[in-house]
Amino acid sequence: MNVIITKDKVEAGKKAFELVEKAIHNDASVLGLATGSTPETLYKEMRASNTDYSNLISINLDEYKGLPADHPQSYHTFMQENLFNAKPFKKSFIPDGLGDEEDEVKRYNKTIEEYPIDLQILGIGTNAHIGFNEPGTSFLQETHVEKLTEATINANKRYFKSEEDVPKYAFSMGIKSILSAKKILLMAFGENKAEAVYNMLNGPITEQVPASILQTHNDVTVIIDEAAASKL
Ligand SMILES: N[C@@H]1[C@@H](O)[C@H](O)[C@@H](COP(=O)(O)O)O[C@@H]1O
Repeated sequence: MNVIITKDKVEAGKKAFELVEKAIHNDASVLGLATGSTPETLYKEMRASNTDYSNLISINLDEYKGLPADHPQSYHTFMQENLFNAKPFKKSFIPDGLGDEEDEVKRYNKTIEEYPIDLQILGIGTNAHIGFNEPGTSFLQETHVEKLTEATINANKRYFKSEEDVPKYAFSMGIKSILSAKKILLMAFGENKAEAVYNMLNGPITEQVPASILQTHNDVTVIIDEAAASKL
Protein backbone atom coordinates (compact mmCIF):
# COMPACT_ATOMS: atom_id res chain seq x y z
CA MET A 1 0.00 0.00 0.00
CA ASN A 2 1.19 3.47 -0.81
CA VAL A 3 1.28 5.50 2.43
CA ILE A 4 1.33 9.30 2.43
CA ILE A 5 1.80 11.11 5.74
CA THR A 6 0.64 14.71 5.90
CA LYS A 7 0.97 17.42 8.54
CA ASP A 8 -2.77 17.57 9.17
CA LYS A 9 -6.18 16.74 7.72
CA VAL A 10 -6.36 19.93 5.65
CA GLU A 11 -3.19 18.99 3.77
CA ALA A 12 -4.52 15.42 3.53
CA GLY A 13 -7.77 16.68 1.97
CA LYS A 14 -5.77 18.54 -0.70
CA LYS A 15 -3.64 15.49 -1.44
CA ALA A 16 -6.73 13.26 -1.61
CA PHE A 17 -8.42 15.76 -3.92
CA GLU A 18 -5.41 15.60 -6.30
CA LEU A 19 -5.78 11.82 -6.44
CA VAL A 20 -9.53 12.05 -7.09
CA GLU A 21 -8.91 14.57 -9.87
CA LYS A 22 -6.24 12.36 -11.41
CA ALA A 23 -8.56 9.34 -11.34
CA ILE A 24 -11.35 11.33 -13.02
CA HIS A 25 -8.86 12.60 -15.60
CA ASN A 26 -7.98 8.95 -16.24
CA ASP A 27 -11.64 8.16 -16.93
CA ALA A 28 -12.94 7.10 -13.52
CA SER A 29 -16.70 7.50 -13.79
CA VAL A 30 -17.95 5.79 -10.62
CA LEU A 31 -16.82 7.08 -7.23
CA GLY A 32 -17.44 5.10 -4.06
CA LEU A 33 -18.03 7.64 -1.29
CA ALA A 34 -17.70 7.55 2.48
CA THR A 35 -19.16 9.53 5.37
CA GLY A 36 -17.89 10.43 8.84
CA SER A 37 -15.61 13.31 9.77
CA THR A 38 -12.63 11.91 7.84
CA PRO A 39 -13.60 12.75 4.24
CA GLU A 40 -14.83 16.26 5.17
CA THR A 41 -11.64 18.04 4.08
CA LEU A 42 -11.66 16.17 0.77
CA TYR A 43 -15.30 17.10 0.16
CA LYS A 44 -14.47 20.71 0.98
CA GLU A 45 -11.82 20.67 -1.78
CA MET A 46 -14.29 19.05 -4.18
CA ARG A 47 -16.96 21.67 -3.37
CA ALA A 48 -14.51 24.50 -3.94
CA SER A 49 -13.18 23.08 -7.20
CA ASN A 50 -14.22 23.86 -10.76
CA THR A 51 -14.68 20.19 -11.48
CA ASP A 52 -18.04 19.16 -12.85
CA TYR A 53 -19.21 15.87 -11.34
CA SER A 54 -22.54 15.79 -13.12
CA ASN A 55 -21.42 13.06 -15.50
CA LEU A 56 -20.25 10.79 -12.70
CA ILE A 57 -22.00 8.16 -10.61
CA SER A 58 -21.54 7.97 -6.84
CA ILE A 59 -22.21 4.98 -4.62
CA ASN A 60 -22.03 5.43 -0.86
CA LEU A 61 -20.75 2.79 1.49
CA ASP A 62 -23.50 2.69 4.07
CA GLU A 63 -26.53 4.13 5.85
CA TYR A 64 -28.02 3.72 9.32
CA LYS A 65 -30.90 1.25 9.35
CA GLY A 66 -34.10 2.88 10.54
CA LEU A 67 -33.17 6.49 9.74
CA PRO A 68 -35.22 8.25 7.07
CA ALA A 69 -33.18 9.99 4.36
CA ASP A 70 -34.14 13.43 5.71
CA HIS A 71 -33.03 12.67 9.30
CA PRO A 72 -30.33 15.19 10.31
CA GLN A 73 -27.86 12.38 11.14
CA SER A 74 -28.58 10.19 8.13
CA TYR A 75 -25.76 9.66 5.68
CA HIS A 76 -28.13 10.96 2.99
CA THR A 77 -28.21 14.30 4.80
CA PHE A 78 -24.45 14.23 5.37
CA MET A 79 -23.80 13.74 1.65
CA GLN A 80 -26.28 16.45 0.62
CA GLU A 81 -24.68 18.96 2.97
CA ASN A 82 -21.05 18.02 2.41
CA LEU A 83 -21.08 17.45 -1.33
CA PHE A 84 -24.21 16.93 -3.40
CA ASN A 85 -25.93 20.29 -2.80
CA ALA A 86 -22.85 22.01 -4.22
CA LYS A 87 -21.80 19.29 -6.65
CA PRO A 88 -24.60 17.11 -7.97
CA PHE A 89 -23.66 13.81 -9.58
CA LYS A 90 -25.48 12.24 -12.53
CA LYS A 91 -26.80 9.55 -10.17
CA SER A 92 -26.07 9.00 -6.49
CA PHE A 93 -26.80 5.79 -4.64
CA ILE A 94 -27.04 5.45 -0.85
CA PRO A 95 -28.76 2.55 0.91
CA ASP A 96 -32.32 3.38 1.97
CA GLY A 97 -32.32 3.20 5.76
CA LEU A 98 -36.04 2.48 5.77
CA GLY A 99 -35.86 -0.10 2.98
CA ASP A 100 -36.93 -3.71 3.40
CA GLU A 101 -33.75 -5.57 4.32
CA GLU A 102 -33.87 -8.23 1.63
CA ASP A 103 -34.95 -5.88 -1.18
CA GLU A 104 -32.43 -3.23 -0.24
CA VAL A 105 -29.52 -5.67 -0.10
CA LYS A 106 -30.47 -7.01 -3.55
CA ARG A 107 -30.92 -3.54 -5.01
CA TYR A 108 -27.56 -2.35 -3.69
CA ASN A 109 -25.62 -5.39 -4.87
CA LYS A 110 -27.21 -4.96 -8.30
CA THR A 111 -26.22 -1.28 -8.32
CA ILE A 112 -22.58 -2.10 -7.52
CA GLU A 113 -22.59 -4.74 -10.24
CA GLU A 114 -24.09 -2.34 -12.75
CA TYR A 115 -21.66 0.47 -11.87
CA PRO A 116 -18.28 -1.04 -10.95
CA ILE A 117 -16.48 1.35 -8.64
CA ASP A 118 -13.41 3.01 -10.11
CA LEU A 119 -12.26 4.78 -6.97
CA GLN A 120 -13.45 3.98 -3.46
CA ILE A 121 -12.94 6.55 -0.69
CA LEU A 122 -12.68 5.06 2.79
CA GLY A 123 -12.29 6.15 6.38
CA ILE A 124 -11.50 3.69 9.14
CA GLY A 125 -13.07 3.08 12.54
CA THR A 126 -11.02 2.95 15.74
CA ASN A 127 -11.58 -0.84 15.63
CA ALA A 128 -10.41 -0.89 11.98
CA HIS A 129 -13.88 -1.25 10.50
CA ILE A 130 -14.39 -0.06 6.94
CA GLY A 131 -17.83 1.00 5.75
CA PHE A 132 -19.77 -0.53 8.63
CA ASN A 133 -17.99 -3.89 8.35
CA GLU A 134 -17.19 -4.56 11.97
CA PRO A 135 -14.50 -6.96 13.26
CA GLY A 136 -15.54 -10.54 12.57
CA THR A 137 -17.43 -9.74 9.34
CA SER A 138 -16.57 -12.20 6.60
CA PHE A 139 -14.26 -10.88 3.90
CA LEU A 140 -16.67 -12.50 1.42
CA GLN A 141 -19.69 -10.41 2.46
CA GLU A 142 -21.52 -8.25 -0.05
CA THR A 143 -24.13 -5.69 1.02
CA HIS A 144 -25.79 -6.67 4.28
CA VAL A 145 -27.20 -5.36 7.53
CA GLU A 146 -24.50 -5.10 10.18
CA LYS A 147 -25.01 -4.98 13.94
CA LEU A 148 -22.86 -2.11 15.17
CA THR A 149 -20.36 -2.75 17.93
CA GLU A 150 -20.29 -0.82 21.21
CA ALA A 151 -17.02 0.86 20.04
CA THR A 152 -18.72 2.18 16.89
CA ILE A 153 -21.89 3.28 18.69
CA ASN A 154 -19.70 5.01 21.23
CA ALA A 155 -17.59 6.75 18.57
CA ASN A 156 -20.66 7.89 16.64
CA LYS A 157 -22.75 9.08 19.59
CA ARG A 158 -21.14 12.51 19.28
CA TYR A 159 -23.50 13.18 16.38
CA PHE A 160 -26.66 12.22 18.30
CA LYS A 161 -28.46 13.63 21.34
CA SER A 162 -27.71 10.53 23.37
CA GLU A 163 -26.27 7.06 22.98
CA GLU A 164 -29.80 5.57 22.82
CA ASP A 165 -30.47 7.62 19.70
CA VAL A 166 -27.58 6.02 17.77
CA PRO A 167 -28.99 3.34 15.46
CA LYS A 168 -27.79 -0.15 16.37
CA TYR A 169 -27.81 -1.52 12.83
CA ALA A 170 -26.70 -0.26 9.45
CA PHE A 171 -26.83 -1.25 5.81
CA SER A 172 -23.27 -1.57 4.57
CA MET A 173 -21.52 -2.42 1.37
CA GLY A 174 -19.55 -5.59 2.13
CA ILE A 175 -15.81 -6.08 2.15
CA LYS A 176 -16.03 -8.08 -1.08
CA SER A 177 -17.71 -5.13 -2.81
CA ILE A 178 -15.14 -2.68 -1.40
CA LEU A 179 -12.30 -4.86 -2.67
CA SER A 180 -13.83 -4.95 -6.14
CA ALA A 181 -13.07 -1.21 -6.56
CA LYS A 182 -10.24 -0.58 -9.02
CA LYS A 183 -8.57 1.96 -6.74
CA ILE A 184 -8.96 2.59 -3.03
CA LEU A 185 -8.10 5.76 -1.14
CA LEU A 186 -8.27 5.46 2.64
CA MET A 187 -7.80 8.39 5.00
CA ALA A 188 -7.32 8.47 8.77
CA PHE A 189 -6.63 11.30 11.15
CA GLY A 190 -5.84 11.62 14.83
CA GLU A 191 -4.16 9.65 17.57
CA ASN A 192 -7.28 7.51 18.18
CA LYS A 193 -6.82 5.95 14.71
CA ALA A 194 -3.10 5.17 15.18
CA GLU A 195 -3.56 1.59 16.36
CA ALA A 196 -6.10 0.75 13.65
CA VAL A 197 -3.74 2.21 11.05
CA TYR A 198 -0.82 0.18 12.41
CA ASN A 199 -2.86 -3.05 12.39
CA MET A 200 -4.20 -2.36 8.90
CA LEU A 201 -0.72 -1.87 7.46
CA ASN A 202 1.47 -4.19 9.53
CA GLY A 203 -0.76 -6.67 11.30
CA PRO A 204 -1.85 -10.10 10.15
CA ILE A 205 -4.69 -10.20 7.63
CA THR A 206 -7.63 -11.21 9.76
CA GLU A 207 -11.39 -10.65 9.84
CA GLN A 208 -10.83 -9.27 13.35
CA VAL A 209 -9.15 -6.27 11.64
CA PRO A 210 -11.41 -5.63 8.65
CA ALA A 211 -9.08 -3.03 7.05
CA SER A 212 -6.17 -5.52 7.05
CA ILE A 213 -7.69 -7.14 3.92
CA LEU A 214 -6.63 -4.02 2.01
CA GLN A 215 -3.08 -5.46 2.08
CA THR A 216 -4.30 -7.86 -0.63
CA HIS A 217 -5.56 -5.12 -3.00
CA ASN A 218 -3.15 -3.93 -5.66
CA ASP A 219 -4.00 -0.23 -5.74
CA VAL A 220 -4.49 1.30 -2.30
CA THR A 221 -3.32 4.75 -1.21
CA VAL A 222 -3.46 5.57 2.48
CA ILE A 223 -3.35 9.25 3.47
CA ILE A 224 -2.85 9.83 7.19
CA ASP A 225 -1.82 12.71 9.37
CA GLU A 226 1.17 12.56 11.72
CA ALA A 227 -0.98 11.61 14.71
CA ALA A 228 -2.56 8.63 12.92
CA ALA A 229 0.95 7.61 11.79
CA SER A 230 2.38 7.83 15.32
CA LYS A 231 2.50 4.05 15.89
CA LEU A 232 4.14 3.19 12.57
N1 LIG B 1 -19.50 4.10 8.72
C1 LIG B 1 -18.57 5.12 9.07
C2 LIG B 1 -17.25 4.80 8.42
O1 LIG B 1 -17.39 4.87 7.01
C3 LIG B 1 -16.20 5.78 8.91
O2 LIG B 1 -14.98 5.55 8.24
C4 LIG B 1 -15.97 5.59 10.39
C5 LIG B 1 -14.99 6.59 10.97
O3 LIG B 1 -15.62 7.80 11.24
P1 LIG B 1 -14.88 9.18 11.36
O4 LIG B 1 -14.38 9.51 10.00
O5 LIG B 1 -15.92 10.15 11.83
O6 LIG B 1 -13.77 8.97 12.34
O7 LIG B 1 -17.18 5.68 11.10
C6 LIG B 1 -18.43 5.36 10.57
O8 LIG B 1 -18.79 4.27 11.35
